[in-house]
Amino acid sequence: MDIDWERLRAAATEAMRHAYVPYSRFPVGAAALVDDGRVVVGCNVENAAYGVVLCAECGVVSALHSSGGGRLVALSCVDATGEPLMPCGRCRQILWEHGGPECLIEAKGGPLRMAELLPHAFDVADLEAVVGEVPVPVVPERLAAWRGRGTVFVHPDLNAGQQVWTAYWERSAGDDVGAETGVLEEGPTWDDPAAAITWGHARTPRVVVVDATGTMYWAGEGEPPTEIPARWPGQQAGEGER
Ligand SMILES: O=c1ccn([C@H]2C[C@H](O)[C@@H](CO)O2)c(=O)[nH]1
Repeated sequence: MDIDWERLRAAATEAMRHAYVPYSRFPVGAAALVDDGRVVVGCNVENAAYGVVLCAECGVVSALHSSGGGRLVALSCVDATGEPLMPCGRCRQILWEHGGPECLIEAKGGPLRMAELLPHAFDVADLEAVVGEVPVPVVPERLAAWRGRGTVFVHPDLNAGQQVWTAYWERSAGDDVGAETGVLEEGPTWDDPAAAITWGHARTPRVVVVDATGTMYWAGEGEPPTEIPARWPGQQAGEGER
């Protein structure tokens, strides 16, 4: 993906002008390119309780998720002069989770990779190594471009004689005859179908539960589509909109 650093820096500079910094008088703005081409911005917001300051990069990550999610590809952070500012240590950790090692950060001598800014990073892989499964429904980086598309099917399964729930993420979205099909990702197993549905919502608004009899229920966002009129009973109307 082409990175227009001039445009990112201009967006960061514009955001910087909205910073709320009555205590430090040090406005910061940040702008990031998302893997779908969106640009999300943030500015620092301070507080009378000095220690609870929100850095500009925190605003970027909030904007990323509140505007549809995805992965950060490149970020420009600027100070009051419009010059590149290096993210603080806490922000490097936050950015790592949403951009990963290859996300580029503008620096005075040219862009640097997150892997250079935060070598030997702690992240979700360390949790997974001990807990055994990803504790939060994270979309793997290789599938980031599929977020918001396709369908997640949640269904019961048997694991050593025990009934469990599992899910898989499928390319097709029902309406697109002739479009790509095939499984993108197999989910782990859970005791509770609600956990499988949550895994689905992290991937796509189209989540369908297929029970042991093969009956399909809508567990996705919004109103059930005509082909799947029944809503999954474990889920109240509107609960999918998260
Ligand atoms: O990467 C950084 C570094 C600092 N600040 C803010 C926090 C505080 O409001 C001000 C001075 O530290 O700058 C950011 O927003 N991002």
